[in-house]
Amino acid sequence: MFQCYGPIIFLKLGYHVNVVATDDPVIMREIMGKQDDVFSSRPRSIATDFLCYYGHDLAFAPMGPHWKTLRRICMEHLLTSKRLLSYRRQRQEEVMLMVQEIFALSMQGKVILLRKFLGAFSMNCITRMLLGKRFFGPAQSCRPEEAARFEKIIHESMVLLGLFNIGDYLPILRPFDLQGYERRARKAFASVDALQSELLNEHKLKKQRGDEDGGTTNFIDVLLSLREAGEEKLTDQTIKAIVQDVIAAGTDTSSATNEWAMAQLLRHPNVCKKAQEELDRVVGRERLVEEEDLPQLRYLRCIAMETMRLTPSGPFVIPHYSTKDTQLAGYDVPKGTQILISIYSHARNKKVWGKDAEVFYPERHWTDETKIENSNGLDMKHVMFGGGRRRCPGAALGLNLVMLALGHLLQCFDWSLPPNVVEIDMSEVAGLAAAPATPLQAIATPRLAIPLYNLPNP
Ligand code: HEM
Repeated sequence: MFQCYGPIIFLKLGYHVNVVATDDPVIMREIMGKQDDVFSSRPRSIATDFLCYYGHDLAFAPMGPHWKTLRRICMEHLLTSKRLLSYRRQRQEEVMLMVQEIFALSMQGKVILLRKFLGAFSMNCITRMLLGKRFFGPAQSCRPEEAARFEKIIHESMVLLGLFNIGDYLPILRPFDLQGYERRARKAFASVDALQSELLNEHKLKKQRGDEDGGTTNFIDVLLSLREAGEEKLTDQTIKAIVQDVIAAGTDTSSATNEWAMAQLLRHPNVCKKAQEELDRVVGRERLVEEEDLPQLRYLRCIAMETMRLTPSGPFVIPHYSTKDTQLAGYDVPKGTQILISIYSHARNKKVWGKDAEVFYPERHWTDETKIENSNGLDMKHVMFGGGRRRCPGAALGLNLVMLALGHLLQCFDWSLPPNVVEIDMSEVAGLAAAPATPLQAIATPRLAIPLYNLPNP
């Protein structure tokens, strides 16, 4: 579309919604850099109203004091380097459990449904940080029905947040709910809220009883303590909204990225081989890769970056929204315009990435010194985490989860397609986090000495 109409497109959706879409780095820098104060709000929609506690969450809250408080709390109490480091052991346990399960299946000659394992890994890492609880795999802290319910609720809300609901653009049609999305959103919200209330109550009770949580404080307990000490004014609703947000924002994004990465590696065996050579060189074959090794695994990092560039876990940055009349690239942009930044088209923009923009080529990031997880995103070459003040606060953790899982999958196994799969389907499902439309299946062959797969958890 941008090739036909140019780098900035204005759309009028329905009779009242103005949308500006772009894939151009200069215009993006204007939106998320120079004019960040104008464009850092979020549009409301039927889905965000229902699923995000009417803007009481973090990701979809309009710009203002409420968003500022929640963002600060997340940055100061959940996503600091120190706090992330304190959960390192849990992540290592989770990745080891994933390896052990895949190993067991590979020894039985079974096909591996990667989504199941990558999804469980991301979800368990995030819920252990937030709730001190793992929902999936062996030794889960809940019943299988509870885990299935949890997964369904999170997944349904992510899908609904990414769908185009005609009632948002033609309010006259909203009462008819022609696509049935509003009914689905109401139902999903009832489930989300019931689940979040149960989780919160569990923690309130535990706190009253003075139960310890294995020495690592989880985020929901931190929020309750901040409230108790009078340091932060937090309602139950706000606590539930933040927890729901971080689960939704942190899990499907990183697991979809990993599934795309594995799809790309299966399509590009030479890239896979090069990554395994790097792992053998840096880590060796006598022990398993650890988080401390990740900064030395430069090629693995290039694979993660290239995957997020070409097959991002969402085609657009979460929409931004203008709060004043302004100008962009010489055009008038009225207050209340939705801004769509296309990660997908930006990756295919030959002015940014050269003639081979559409090719999966991790080496293009080799000389790239940008520490994407710490940058403000304003180089606008790397837009996978957005930019400006709404930039993803979980970028460092997200990249870490991706590299940790990929590092283990590649070090521990050789990968091939099942005999009945001729071509990998690279189309994606609709939703805020877009995983491959056909769940990726593969055959894993162990490549390390057997005792390494049976190590007790660290
Ligand atoms: C590979 C993994 C991830 C990707 C690709 C990703 C991508 C993004 C993108 C594109 C945005 C929108 C930025 C903008 O509007 O400019 C975002 C926002 C957000 N992300 Fe991430 N993310 C990932 C992992 C995480 C993790 C692990 C967490 C939390 C633990 C997280 C929490 C959030 C939150 C809370 C927001 C909303 C920020 C706000 O509106 O102020 N994300 N993410």
